[in-house]
Amino acid sequence: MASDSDFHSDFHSGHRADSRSEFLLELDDIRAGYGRAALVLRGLTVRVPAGAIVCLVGPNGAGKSTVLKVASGLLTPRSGRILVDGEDVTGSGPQRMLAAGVAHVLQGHSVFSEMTVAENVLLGGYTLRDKALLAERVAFVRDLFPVVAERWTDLAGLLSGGQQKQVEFARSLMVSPRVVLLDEPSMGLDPKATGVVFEQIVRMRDAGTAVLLVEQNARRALEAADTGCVLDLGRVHVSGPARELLADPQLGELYLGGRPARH
Ligand SMILES: Nc1ncnc2c1ncn2[C@@H]1O[C@H](COP(=O)(O)OP(=O)(O)OP(=O)(O)O)[C@@H](O)[C@H]1O
Repeated sequence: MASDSDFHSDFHSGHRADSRSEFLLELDDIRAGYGRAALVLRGLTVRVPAGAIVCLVGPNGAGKSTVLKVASGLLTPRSGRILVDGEDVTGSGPQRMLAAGVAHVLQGHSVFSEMTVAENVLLGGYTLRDKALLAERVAFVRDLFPVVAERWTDLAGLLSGGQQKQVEFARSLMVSPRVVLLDEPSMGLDPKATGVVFEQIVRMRDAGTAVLLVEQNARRALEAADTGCVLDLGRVHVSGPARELLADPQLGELYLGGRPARH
């Protein structure tokens, strides 16, 4: 298992090539919390390279959703830095973070059930003034999420939970984000729908959008992820290639709900 510094230097050499910074999104030594309550994040560092799925796992209340709120500008950190493609954007609110390329798909379901799938998806692109670009984005998300194309004119409320989640993904991709933050995408879904949602997350990554993912369903999420970070007590306790975390028996017992599955 790599220590934090080993792991980060591995990624440094692997992703140096084609971006201004080797990381699309960096949360560096973040301390954050709510009001006067004790800090939730206490010196947390997470880095998302281009073209990667990074998954945060950890016990209930470890601060996983709080990490995403900090990353999307919903919660301003007390200290630490947030960088997008090497540029310091610390203190930016959600609108500026979205403009910088960071989109947040919140926990739970957020489709408007009385609107069609098309209307839901187009809401994600309402800031796009260029009609040709809008049409291009629509074509892109319809191609990436076949169920969105198939159910385009249906009311979104008629779709299953897993299909609605894909509508949310499609909506978030309309503004061509560099990185998408996904908070518990499998929440409330049965195993089959969870499988489809994770396949779609991999397709999003393969189509060029990096993903920072938070999941209760840690084992399933790490199977889809490139990199895993285990959060505990407001810091990254261990990080490394997701398959190494999955294979570690001690981590399995402590954080992943039992022993690794035998294949
Ligand atoms: N809006 C808020 N106001 C005050 N405290 C909050 C708020 N949101 C979360 N917290 C607290 O922050 C801590 C971390 O919560 P967070 O939701 O980030 O954890 P989590 O790891 O995502 O948990 P879970 O797996 O249960 O969703 C918890 O103690 C929670 O009670």
